[in-house]
Amino acid sequence: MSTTPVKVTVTGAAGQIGYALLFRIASGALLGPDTPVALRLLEIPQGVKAAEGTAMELVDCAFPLISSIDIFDDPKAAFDGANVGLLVGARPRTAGMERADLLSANGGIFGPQGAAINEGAASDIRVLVVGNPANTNALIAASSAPDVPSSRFTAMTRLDQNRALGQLSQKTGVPVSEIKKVTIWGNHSASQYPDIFHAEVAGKPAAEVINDQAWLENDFIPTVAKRGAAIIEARGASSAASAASAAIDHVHDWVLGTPAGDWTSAAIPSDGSYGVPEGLISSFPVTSEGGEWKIVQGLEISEFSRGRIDASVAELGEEREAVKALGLL
Ligand SMILES: NC(=O)C1=CN([C@@H]2O[C@H](COP(=O)(O)OP(=O)(O)OC[C@H]3O[C@@H](n4cnc5c(N)ncnc54)[C@H](O)[C@@H]3O)[C@@H](O)[C@H]2O)C=CC1
Ligand SMILES: O=C([O-])CC(=O)C(=O)O
Repeated sequence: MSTTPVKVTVTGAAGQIGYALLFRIASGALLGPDTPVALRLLEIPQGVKAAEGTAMELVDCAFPLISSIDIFDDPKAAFDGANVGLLVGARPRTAGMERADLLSANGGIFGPQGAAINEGAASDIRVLVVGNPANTNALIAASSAPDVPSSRFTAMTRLDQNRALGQLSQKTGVPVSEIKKVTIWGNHSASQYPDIFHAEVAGKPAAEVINDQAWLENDFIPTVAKRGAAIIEARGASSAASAASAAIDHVHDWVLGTPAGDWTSAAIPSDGSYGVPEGLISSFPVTSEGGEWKIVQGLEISEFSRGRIDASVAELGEEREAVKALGLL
């Protein structure tokens, strides 16, 4: 076992995703069974007491990998020396709130957190933004951290990826372990494009195995893209354990690498690949090696896919313009 603990800062630690996430991190699922973790929980002052309760339960689990648990209500203190930042806490949309209000409220959270990361995080800091609107919140955080490479700021579309795998497995009867190269393009929103045209199901092209364009267009794509709303409708609360699980998958694969012969999806700053304007934090097919995401290149994009990708990327462009107009970039 290595001896230096990795400092993992989790914001929104007392929330429902935080409650599902912290115990998985502590069990070794995030960074592997040999890496000790120093947990740093960030909450707003009103959330600190509940975070203390969660910390008590973490102590009560006697996880061998946990070297310390500290709780903060100040982002500068919480991100001091952090190696991994899981930015979960966000301002949810409430009744009557316009998109500009939501972007502005979240700018007030992700701007200062980005600045705190810039000021005090470790030089290898890797950030995953989960809190919605995740892609644009990640953009705000990155732009508030000019000394940190922008490639260290990512947003989560792994839940969408996992949802797509789950749907494909249910449709084909093939286990998830035999479904590869699914892609989520664009924004973590209903405009996202879950793409199976390069995917493989039990070694065969997924589109051939399914051979049902109507199912793809009218069932699969909307089911994946609107799954968040369907969970809220069914559970009376938004996805929590599945979101936490996807966050674990994202950081695990980023740090430890993606398996050979497959890829995953993550929202990362665009380098202009596939016509996505440079700098937008958009979801791509990616692999990770040596702790760096790389966009899978050279995929053929059909006209159908092009239209879907462009629509979601256009939404990201509008969000970027909206936060620029609010002075947040
Ligand atoms: N990207 C994705 O795939 C998904 C994103 N989400 C998003 O994740 C976010 C969190 O979801 P839940 O845990 O269910 O929400 P929640 O409301 O249960 O918890 C959020 C927590 O964040 C805290 N918080 C708010 N502002 C903060 C700040 N400035 N610093 C630190 N903590 C702060 C709150 O006190 C609360 O404890 C939401 O924005 C939700 O929409 C949820 C599911 C999937
Ligand atoms: O839809 C929501 O509010 C939560 C979310 O992002 C998801 O479940 O994908």
